[in-house]
Amino acid sequence: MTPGASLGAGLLGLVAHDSKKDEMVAWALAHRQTLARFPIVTTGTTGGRILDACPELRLTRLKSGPLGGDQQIGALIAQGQVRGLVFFVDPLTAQPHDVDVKALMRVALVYDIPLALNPATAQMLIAALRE
Ligand SMILES: O=C(CO)COP(=O)(O)O
Repeated sequence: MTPGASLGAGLLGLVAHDSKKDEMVAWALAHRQTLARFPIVTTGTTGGRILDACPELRLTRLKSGPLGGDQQIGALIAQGQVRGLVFFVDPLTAQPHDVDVKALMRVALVYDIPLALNPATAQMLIAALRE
């Protein structure tokens, strides 16, 4: 994405830490029909994994999380372009970009974006989006 470019409104953000990427791919595969109804934005590696499994999705990959991708998604939230965020966080591994992870979660809270941090909550979020 070029700086300042708009991806439009109603984006669904999908992000997963490395140890959670298999779970994210499984979740995306299980809900690919619902996900296909929404424009999706992801961090770089997460998006690559999802696209390999579900190439039909309308998905924009931003930078990898440690290289600023979390911040890019946070900026989209601040601009009012994100309808929900599924962020499978690894609570057992230190992240070099922990401040970015915290900032992304914080901005999602500031703007009251539906935020699923684990598969159990993501199930509820996708059920709500299906309606
Ligand atoms: O690090 C991430 C979220 O904090 C995810 O980034 P990647 O999808 O590029 O691995």
